[in-house]
Amino acid sequence: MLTVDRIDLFYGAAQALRSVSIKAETGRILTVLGRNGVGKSSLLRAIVGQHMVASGAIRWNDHDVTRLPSHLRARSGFGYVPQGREIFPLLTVRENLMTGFAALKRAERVIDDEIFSLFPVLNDMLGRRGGDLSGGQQQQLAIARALVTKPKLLILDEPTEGIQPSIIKDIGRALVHLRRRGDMAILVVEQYFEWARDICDDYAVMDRGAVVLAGTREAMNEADVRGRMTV
Ligand SMILES: Nc1ncnc2c1ncn2[C@@H]1O[C@H](COP(=O)(O)OP(=O)(O)OP(=O)(O)O)[C@@H](O)[C@H]1O
Repeated sequence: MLTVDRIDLFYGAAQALRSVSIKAETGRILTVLGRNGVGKSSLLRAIVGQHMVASGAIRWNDHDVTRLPSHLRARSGFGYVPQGREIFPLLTVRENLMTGFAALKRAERVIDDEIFSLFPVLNDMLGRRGGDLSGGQQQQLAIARALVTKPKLLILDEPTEGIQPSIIKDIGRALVHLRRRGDMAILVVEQYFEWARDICDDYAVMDRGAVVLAGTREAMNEADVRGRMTV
């Protein structure tokens, strides 16, 4: 389980996170919802170690990772799909996937067939350059690249942003499949409420750097959540 315990994060004098606490459990999907600029990406950057927190703690299965550099968090099982995908445009699809090998021991450096069964289009395009793929295909590649690292915690920043509906559905199906496997905690930041609601087990809503609502999907009051998400 990932436990984020009352973290504060600053950019210079500006405070982006205010005593934020969340928990992401193995075998469940947690979605973090909120408007633009409320701190969702900052929370993910704190979790993966791209920006150090000023106070509070981040724990993964009882190990304190608060001060661990990001490459060691990757090695301990954090897979991150950043906003904007950040795939390498001049590398082929296969080469993009192989960049995920860096966090793995030599014997583990294989691309599981499961990844291609989740995203068959990637198998058909292994020799194509990443930059030649559509936005939706690039998003699938970014998720697949994270899966190559065999993550125990999969973290996605707005995976539906700018993507066509059929691929949004495929991504949802893939996350639900991975949840069902039961060996991964999934944390997904979203602004697309209905999609996130349908796939999640737990949710948290952020506003102005703080978590303002949280709970299980069954106990969610949709009107309250929507009220926090409209401008
Ligand atoms: N590198 C940075 N330097 C200074 N301020 C930043 C930086 N990154 C984000 N911020 C500010 O921190 C606040 C939270 O931004 P963040 O990107 O975490 O929000 P968000 O909810 O993910 O929004 P979006 O959906 O637009 O990505 C915003 O006010 C933003 O302007």
